[in-house]
Order: sequence, then C-alpha cells, then structure tokens
Amino acid sequence: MIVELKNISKYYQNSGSDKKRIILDDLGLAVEKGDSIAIVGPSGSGKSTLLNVISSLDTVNSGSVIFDGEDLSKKNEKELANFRNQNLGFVFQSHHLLPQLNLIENVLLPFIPVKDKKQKQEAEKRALELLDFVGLSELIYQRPGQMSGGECQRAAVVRALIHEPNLLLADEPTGSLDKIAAEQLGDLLVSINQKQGVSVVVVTHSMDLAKKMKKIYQLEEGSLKQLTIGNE
Ligand SMILES: Nc1ncnc2c1ncn2[C@@H]1O[C@H](COP(=O)(O)OP(=O)(O)OP(=O)(O)O)[C@@H](O)[C@H]1O
Repeated sequence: MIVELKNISKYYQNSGSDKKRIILDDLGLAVEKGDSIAIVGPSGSGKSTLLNVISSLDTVNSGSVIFDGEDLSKKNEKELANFRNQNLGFVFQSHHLLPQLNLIENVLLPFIPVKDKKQKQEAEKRALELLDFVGLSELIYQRPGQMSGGECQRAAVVRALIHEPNLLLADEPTGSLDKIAAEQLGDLLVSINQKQGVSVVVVTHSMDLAKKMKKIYQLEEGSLKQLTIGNE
C-alpha cells in the first residue's frame, strides 16, 4: 500500500454563521502500489481538496493519511516538505514551465542547488531518457513559447518524474488541451504507470481520461464511490 486515507473529514466554517460546509466526510481511500486511479465528481465536490490532502498540502479536521506505513500527521512542516520532494510528483492544469528557460533546463531546474557532480550527471541522463520516453528528444533546446500546449504538458510530466517519485498526482492535467493532445497525455500517464511503475492519482472532469485508469472513484457529498467502468 502506498497511501491510505482513513476516516478523513474536512470542513469549512461558513463565514457569519455556525454552519459547517462539509467537503470530505469520513472518507477512506487506499492507493496500492501500481494503482492508477481517477477521481471524478461535480465541480466543487472537493476533488482538488482530496488531492491536496493526499499530498499533505492541505490539513484535515479529522482522520489520518498513512504513506508507506507512516502517519503524515506526525511530521512537521520541514519533514513534510522532504517527504513530498522524495515521494511525490505533481502535474497541474497549467504546465508552469519557465518561459525564459529551454526544455532541458526546465526539467533539470530542481537540480540547480545540487552540488554533487555525479548526482547532476545522473539527473541529466534520466532527463534525456524521460524526454525520449515522452517523445520530446528533438525539442530539448526549445523554450515553452516554441512548443505546443501538449508538448509543454508532457514536459511538465517529465519534470514531475525527474526525482523518481513513487506517486504522481495530477489535477486536471488535460484541462487545457485539445482532444488529440489530451488523448496523448492520457496514454502517457498510462505508460508511466505501466512501464515506469509509478502509481498515479488523477483528478479530472474528462471521462475519456478517467476510463484509461484502472480504477475510477466518484466524489460526491464528501464520500467516494468506486465506479465499475475502470480499465482494470
Ligand atoms: N479556503 C477555503 N475556504 C472555504 N471554502 C473553500 C476553501 N477552499 C476550498 N473551498 C471550497 O471547497 C469546495 C471544494 O473545492 P475543490 O476545489 O476541492 O473542488 P473541486 O471538486 O476540485 O472543484 P473543480 O472541479 O471545480 O475544480 C468548494 O466548494 C470550495 O469553494
């Protein structure tokens, strides 16, 4: 098991009243090693909140997040930051590549502070392998402005994988892509899961993307219900 959410509740206090707005209600979820999971649900149902709870970027009112057997609520901020750096990769709706850097520089950005020469060389080797894996080898000296939206988003996936995370968390990764680029990105997430052995949790409005994952959960009224249409 990679992550287990146990009895998670999260609410916001409505301003000016005593009423609580419950977002996650005694929710449970298990992410097994090798899983690929889609979370779908209406807008505002709490999908991004749930993803942020998994990564401990957001706090909960009760319940626990267990990652590789460790309870994340026992960690302080610095330990949590280290934990995220070591274990998680993130992809968002926008690629967040820096426009003034070329593709390879963007991907290797996390390694700028690293002093160890060997570690830097290994990162560079891995970056080139991953860029080849996602079909971007030809573009390594291009800047984001010279690349398509789909290419930028695939580059963002490479950047998320550069430090070999166990779990990739993606929030609407195809939200700003056209149909063909979205299809390619979905297929890329599947091959990362199957060939690189990275577990994937993706939040999406797109059933086309969700159906590529092994399991699909619908988030509604604070709870998750597994749908039977996953690709398992
Ligand atoms: N800091 C906050 N204070 C109060 N309410 C909040 C806060 N952050 C989020 N919410 C509410 O929590 C609910 C869940 O938000 P969230 O972004 O997780 O939904 P979502 O399912 O990802 O939505 P979408 O599909 O539209 O992106 C929303 O109704 C939002 O207004």
